[in-house]
Amino acid sequence: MALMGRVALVTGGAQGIGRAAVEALMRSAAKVSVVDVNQDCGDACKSELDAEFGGGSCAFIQCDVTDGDALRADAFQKTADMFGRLDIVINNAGINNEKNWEKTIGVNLTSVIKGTYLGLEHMSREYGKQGGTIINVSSMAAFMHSPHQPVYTATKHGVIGFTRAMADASVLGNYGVRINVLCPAFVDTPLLHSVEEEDNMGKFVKFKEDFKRTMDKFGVLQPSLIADGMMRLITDAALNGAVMKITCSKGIHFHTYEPMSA
Ligand SMILES: NC(=O)c1ccc[n+]([C@@H]2O[C@H](COP(=O)([O-])OP(=O)(O)OC[C@H]3O[C@@H](n4cnc5c(N)ncnc54)[C@H](O)[C@@H]3O)[C@@H](O)[C@H]2O)c1
Ligand SMILES: CCCCC[C@H](O)CC\C=C/C=C/C=C/[C@@H](O)[C@@H](O)CCCC(=O)O
Repeated sequence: MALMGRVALVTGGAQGIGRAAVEALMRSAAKVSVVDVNQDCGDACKSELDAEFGGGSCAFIQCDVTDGDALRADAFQKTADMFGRLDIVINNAGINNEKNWEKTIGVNLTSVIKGTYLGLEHMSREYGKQGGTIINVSSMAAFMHSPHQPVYTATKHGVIGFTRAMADASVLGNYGVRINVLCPAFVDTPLLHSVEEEDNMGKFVKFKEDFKRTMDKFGVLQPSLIADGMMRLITDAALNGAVMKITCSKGIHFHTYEPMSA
C-alpha cells in the first residue's frame, strides 16, 4: 500500500532497525523525519537517503529522546511544521546499558511513553486531528527473560504493557489511532555488539559467552525483515493492541493472550 502524502517520525532512525524502517517508508512514498541523538550518523543517513530518494522527502532532526522539551518542540512540532501533518510514529530508539540502568529506563520506556503521548497530541481525534498509527519497539527479551539484561528486559516488558493499555484507551476514547508493539529477536545491528562491552553490560558482561550461545541458538535476523513487520503494522487497519513477534524460527507472527476470565 502506497503511503503517498503520509508523514512518519522514527526515533533512533539513523541506523539499525530504525534506518531500515525509514527506508521502507520512503520506498512507499511517505515523508520521514529521522530523529536521532547521533549527529554524524544522522547527517550521513540524510545524505544517503537524499541520494537514493531525492531531496525533500526526509529530514534529520538531532534530538535526545530523553529530553522531553526537545522531543516535543524539536522533533514532533518541527516535523508537523515541516511536512504539514503527522500520520505514523515509530518509537524505536533504544539502548542496552545495564551499568547505567536508569538511562536504559529513560530511553527504552519513559521516552516511548512520551513519544506515544506526543504522537496522540498530533494525531488523535481527541485533539481534533485526523488519526494515525503508532508502533512501539519492544523485544523478544520481554518473553525470554534475558538473564544478561535484567533492566533492558524490564523496560521491554513495560513497553508491551503500556502499549496494550493505550491501544484499549484509543478504542474507548475513539482516538482514531492504532497503537501496536513489535518484539524482534536478535537483529544484526550495532546494538547487538554492545554485549561485548563492560561499559554496556556492567557486571553482566561476565555472561557474554552465554549471551552469544543464546544468539547462536536462536539465530540473528536482518533489519529489513523487522521493517517488513513494521510496514504490516502500519498498513493493516485491523491491527490495534497487537503484539507482533519476529523470530528466525517463526518469522513474523503474533503473540496470543488467553481471554480474561472473571
Ligand atoms: N538489535 C537487536 O537485536 C534488537 C532486538 C530486539 C529489539 N531491539 C530494539 O530495537 C530498537 C532499535 O535497536 P537497534 O538494534 O536498531 O539499535 P542501534 O543501536 O543499531 O540503533 C539505535 C539508534 O537509536 C539511537 N538512539 C539511542 N539513544 C537515543 C536517544 N537517547 N535519543 C535518540 N536516539 C537515540 C542511536 O543513535 C541509534 O541510531 C531498540 O529499541 C532495541 O531495543 C533490538
Ligand atoms: C544487546 C542487546 C540486543 C538486544 C537483544 C534482544 O532485544 C533480545 C532478544 C532476546 C531473545 C530472543 C529470543 C528469540 C527466540 C526465538 O527465536 C524463538 O525460538 C522463540 C519462539 C517463541 C515465539 O515466537 O512465540
